[in-house]
This record gives sequence, C-alpha cells and structure tokens, in this order.
Amino acid sequence: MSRVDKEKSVNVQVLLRCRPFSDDELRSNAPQVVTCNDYQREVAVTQTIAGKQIDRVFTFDKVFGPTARQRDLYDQAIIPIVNEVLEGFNCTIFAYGQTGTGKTYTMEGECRRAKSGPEGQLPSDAGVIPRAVKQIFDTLERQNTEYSVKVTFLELYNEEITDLLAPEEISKVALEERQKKPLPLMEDGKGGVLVRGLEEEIVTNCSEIFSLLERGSAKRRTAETLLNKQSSRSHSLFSITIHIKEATPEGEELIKCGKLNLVDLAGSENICRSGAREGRAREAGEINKSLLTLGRVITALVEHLGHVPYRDSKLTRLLRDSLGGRTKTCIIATVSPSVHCLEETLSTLDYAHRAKSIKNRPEVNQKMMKSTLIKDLYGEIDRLKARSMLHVKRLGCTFQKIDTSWRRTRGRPWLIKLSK
Ligand SMILES: Nc1ncnc2c1ncn2[C@@H]1O[C@H](COP(=O)(O)OP(=O)(O)OP(=O)(O)O)[C@@H](O)[C@H]1O
Repeated sequence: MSRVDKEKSVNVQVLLRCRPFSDDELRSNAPQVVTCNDYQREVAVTQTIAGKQIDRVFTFDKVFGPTARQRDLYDQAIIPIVNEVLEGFNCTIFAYGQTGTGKTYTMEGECRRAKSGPEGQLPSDAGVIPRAVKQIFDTLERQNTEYSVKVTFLELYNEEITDLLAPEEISKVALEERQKKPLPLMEDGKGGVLVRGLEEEIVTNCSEIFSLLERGSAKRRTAETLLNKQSSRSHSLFSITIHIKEATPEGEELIKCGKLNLVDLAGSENICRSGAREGRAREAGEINKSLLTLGRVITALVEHLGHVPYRDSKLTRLLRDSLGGRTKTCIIATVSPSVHCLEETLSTLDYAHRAKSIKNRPEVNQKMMKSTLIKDLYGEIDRLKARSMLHVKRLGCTFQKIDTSWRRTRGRPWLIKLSK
C-alpha cells in the first residue's frame, strides 16, 4: 500500500469480544443470550419481547467469542496496528465494556507473570500490552538499527491524573505527596496536550517494561485500597513511544517516531446509567465525567455536529487525536454472554457500533533530522534539570549533587542499541 493510500481517512476499527461464562453465571444457570460467529463479523443477541425470542444482529470488524484465545485476538487484529506504529504512525487501542467483561484481561492478561517466563516466551493468557511490547522489541532487534523506547503510565480517576510511574527513590513522603497530587494537563503549543510532570521511562527490553507495568499496576491497586475506589471507575493509559534511526541514500540521519496508546477504560455501566437517562446522570455528578464526555464526543463525530466537546473532560483531551484526528484507532468492546448482563450488553454493542462510523485521517509522523531532535532533547533536559533543582531544593538536598549527575547524563547517547 502506498503512503498516499495510507493517509486517507479510515474508520475507527471496532472488535467485539465475548468472554466465557463466569463461575457465578454458571452457578446461577444463566441462559446465554450472545451468540458469536467466531472470527467473522457478526454477533447476535437474543431478546425476549412479549414472549417472543428476537435476535438482534450487530456487525463489527471482527468478533471473538468465548473460545477465542488471547493469541487469536492479537494475531488476527493487533499485529498490523503495532506494525503501523513501527512505520511511524500513532495508534490507540481502547478496551470498552461493562465491569467484569474482560477489559483488563484483554489489555493486560497475565503480563505480570510475563517477565518471569522463559526468555522470548509469553504466558498463553498474556494480553495485548505484553504481546505488543514483545512484537516491538522483536522487530527492532531484527532490524538491527538504533532506536529508543519510552513509556508512560497514568491513571485517570474523577478527572484527576495520577502518575503510576512516579519515581520511588525521591523519598517516601515526597512520593506519597506526589501520588496524591493530581498532575495538570496543558496545551503543548502544537495542537496537542501534555501532562506536566509525567514520568517518561526509557526502556531497553521487554522485562523492563513488564516491571514498570507491575510497578504501576501495584500503585493503582494500593490507591484503590486507600481511597476505596473501584477499578471500574478509573481509566488507565499506557503509552509507548518509539524513535528509530534511518539513513537517507545521501547519508543524512533521520528519526522516525511512532506512538502506541493502550487504554483500559472504566466500566461502561456508568455511562449507561447517566448517558441514557439524564436524571441519573445528574445524580452520578462528576463520578465519571470522562466516560460521559467520551460518549458525547462519539455522538458529535458520528452525527457531524459542529461542536465536538473534547475539552469537557481530561480523557477526551488526552485522546483527542484518536477520535476524529490523525491517530489510527481500534476499540475492543467486551461483553458477557449471560442474560443477567443483557441490558448493558445491548448498550455496549449500540455504543461500539456507533463508534465504527468515526473517521480518522492517520498520518505518518514527519521524520526529523537527528540533529534537530537532539537539540530538542537537550532543551527538554534543561527544562527537567530546572524542575529537578526546584524539587531538590524543596527536599533540602544540595545543588552540587544534581549538578554532578547532570554532567554524567549529558554525555550519554540518547539512542540505545541492543545487542543480542
Ligand atoms: N476472554 C476471557 N477468557 C477467560 N477469562 C476471562 C476473559 N475475559 C475476562 N475473563 C475473566 O473475567 C474476570 C473479569 O475480567 P476483568 O477484570 O478483565 O474485567 P474488567 O472489564 O476489566 O472489569 P473492571 O471494569 O471492573 O476493571 C477476570 O477473572 C478475568 O480473568
């Protein structure tokens, strides 16, 4: 496919995944109402209306039923997306669905165990994130070129952003202070947004990323216990940014950049409660403004309303480019097969089906000259240095200490080459 073809507008890709019955559902003998045509495009939901059974059929880009394995979903739908990231596109994968339908299972699965498996192997229930990480590093190593990989991991709860990778070495007190303090979202001056103070970790192999994921997820769980919040009410965003060096035939060094956003959204039952019935939305108040706004943004884009309310929530500000922008987007909608979840299942299917009509115009990121990028990075280091000095001052450390480490980092090459 030529570059021109790739830059045309494309619809958001929507996949449907129906999990197996849970133990509770099996114990209660719950009838099955969702029938999937595995790896095809159709899913049927059986409703009983006035004593008659009626099937409603929905069509998606691909449907994965209860027997579909993690590997099947990844191989059939996600590999091409990660390849595009490696070609220099920005891509986003969202998991959307009712609580307990498998969003975290699909996105993460057993990535915590992934790092302890034999070299080069993932556990069979590893989800999209560990598989994407492995695909990225395997490809980069095969290409035998210079590259760098950076990750960020944040949680969004009640319109507050928390850095799940905040460094632990500063001090326990400072960390707790920082974890409690929400990070501000700012315009980046280039039409996008940035989270001020969000930690960007440079990683050199899969196990480093898995450790970070484990560290971040543990913080998320701790926060849940302390604040008694439910996982289904918070969103997480794990981003991987890749820079790859290329040389032109004239010998000029260029840097190609691609970014993959992996989003585990809050349970969608919140949006049904509030989106479908306005009275209850007011009752829910600010509880999940981001999910509500996501729904409104989708409606505005699908119905071509003049105003798209991206600015009304942090989630839609962060992911603006993924909804009607230049990022390639895939939504994985998750449902339960049981009659007990019928109402939420229909709502998820309606919502996901509407999202299929959103059009994005994926564009390959402009390649930068290596010298320009290095200049930008030195600017960034200067800004970080100034910020660290302020921080160190607050903690009562000496400036001398920071200056020493600064000199040490200055001479370090920013690109990391991995040898097998
Ligand atoms: N496709 C699947 N195959 C096997 N087990 C699954 C599948 N999907 C989900 N499960 C299991 O169902 C349970 C709930 O899944 P999970 O925690 O991923 O749901 P969730 O949608 O992320 O929920 P929440 O919104 O509360 O975070 C877990 O025990 C998970 O292992």
